[in-house]
Amino acid sequence: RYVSLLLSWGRYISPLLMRVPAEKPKEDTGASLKRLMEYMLPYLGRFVAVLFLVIVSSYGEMAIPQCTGRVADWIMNEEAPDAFTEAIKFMTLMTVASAVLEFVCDLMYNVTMSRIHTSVQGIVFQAVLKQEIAFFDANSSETESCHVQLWKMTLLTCMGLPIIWVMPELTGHFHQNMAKKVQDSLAKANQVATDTFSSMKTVRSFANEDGETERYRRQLDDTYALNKKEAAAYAASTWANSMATLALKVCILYYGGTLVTRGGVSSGDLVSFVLYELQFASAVEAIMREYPEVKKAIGASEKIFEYLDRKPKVPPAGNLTPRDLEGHIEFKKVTFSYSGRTDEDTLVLKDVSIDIKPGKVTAIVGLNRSGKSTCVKLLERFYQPQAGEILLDGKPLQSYKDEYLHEKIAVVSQDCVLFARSVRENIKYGCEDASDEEMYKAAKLASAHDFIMELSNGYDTDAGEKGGQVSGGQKQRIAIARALIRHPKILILDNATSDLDSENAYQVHQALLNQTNNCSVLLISNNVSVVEKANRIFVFHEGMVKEEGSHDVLLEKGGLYAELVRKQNMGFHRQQEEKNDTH
Ligand SMILES: Nc1ncnc2c1ncn2[C@@H]1O[C@H](COP(=O)(O)OP(=O)(O)OP(=O)(O)O)[C@@H](O)[C@H]1O
Repeated sequence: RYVSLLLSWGRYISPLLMRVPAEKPKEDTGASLKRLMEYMLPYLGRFVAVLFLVIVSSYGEMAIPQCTGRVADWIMNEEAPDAFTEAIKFMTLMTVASAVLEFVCDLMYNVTMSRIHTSVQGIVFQAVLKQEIAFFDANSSETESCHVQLWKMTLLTCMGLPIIWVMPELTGHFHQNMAKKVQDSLAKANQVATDTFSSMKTVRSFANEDGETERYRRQLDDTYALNKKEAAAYAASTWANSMATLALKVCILYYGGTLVTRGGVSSGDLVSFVLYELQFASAVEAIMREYPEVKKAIGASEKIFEYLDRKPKVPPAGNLTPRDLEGHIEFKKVTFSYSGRTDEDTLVLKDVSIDIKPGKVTAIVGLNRSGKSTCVKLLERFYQPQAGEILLDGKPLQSYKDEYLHEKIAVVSQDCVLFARSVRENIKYGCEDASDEEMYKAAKLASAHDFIMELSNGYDTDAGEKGGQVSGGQKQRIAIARALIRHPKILILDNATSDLDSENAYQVHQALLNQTNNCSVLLISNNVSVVEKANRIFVFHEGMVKEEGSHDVLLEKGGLYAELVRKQNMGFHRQQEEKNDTH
């Protein structure tokens, strides 16, 4: 009974482990068990009650072979007629009583377990969300192991039956390894499918459906080959187990039969004993079957505790939440690499010093990979610079409260995501209390109001999954409105108008330049025409600030910026000429 209850533990814990890498089980199972116990401690009273009920109901079940034995004796002797009815009555009573207790016990156990599960799941989720962005960068590739299955009978290990240690080690080791390989292979196949579905547009536009199908089929072939081996290993291990059980039964029957013939025990006792033995054997068989999973589950639970214990590598945010923020940002000799190393070739930003003045439009321009977006990520505190400091209104960025910072700094990036909800809900996202007037104002500033009004249901039109119902340019304008409705003090547009035609991009920029709430705007682009209106332009090259000044000053200087302008103008003229030729 207790074994079967413990088996149901997996039902509660498995969803937790769906994304936990299927690591090799760690050896320190004791520590894991100790931690598990800590989570169960508040429910100790309930577990004691469950244990008590299990013992009492098992006692009821155990009376049944005993009664069957008495009935068998009666059949052999037919001497005491009352013995039969008494045994039957007792048997019925015990069966009903143990069934009722079993029900209460199952209910209590399941309710307790689901409570523990819900609370652990919440804690793990919270712990993972608290980690720094670099943690997610590193762990997003670990999906191959998202198929750790059930965490069955974790507590069972405590029972310490030598047999559950020794037998599965001997018979199930090979099967266990194979099962893990099958799981990994299945997870890889799932990954192929997930990749394909999430990039369906790309697959379709390259007409590579057959290629993807082939890739999936090849992966499934691998899984099938492993599955066959696993099936053989499973059959062999089950066969070894059942042969052992069978041998045990034969020995008992032979020995018992001899005892009965010699008159040492009654035939009823033999029947009772065989029934007990069968119960015991099926319990041990269940233990042996599930034991490999237990070991694996304990290994995986280590990972959960690792997440729970992990301290984010970004230093904790401070408490500053000043009522008036000017929005003055300074980068002072900031050096940064994503790997955390400081050797020259890994550095993405080298001694970068920039000054974003309050209420002004500042721009960063530079070729691809020159480190422009990295500055934004640092401003959002996703990463921590290795050297130098970033100041907001003269105070270190990390001294501000995280929520406050994200409320004051709004970022719209090129690959902005809309949710599969109405345009209204998308614009008011995270700012649900905003009035419709505020929403219209933000949408007008973002040059989005007119086209939204022309949509079939206006602001109530569904933006579609990932914003698929609206064009790229419309999506960007909705995202800009979503940023503006929060009245940020610092607005960062990271290539946010790349999908707009020049007329719309001009309108958006013009509106931002004339906006009234005096917010600092940071424009990031590799397109000179986007940045030329900015009050101050920083020119990035290979992670360094090479030039700074206004458009006119930089043009006059004749350096990198002037070169960029010349090249882009040349490209523009070439396009114009090609257009004219085709006309
Ligand atoms: N999460 C990341 N992990 C590791 N390296 C990264 C990461 N993000 C960016 N990089 C690298 O940092 C360098 C600078 O990237 P960044 O996105 O800042 O450039 P950018 O100037 O904004 O480029 P673009 O104009 O193409 O957007 C690139 O070499 C890029 O490969």
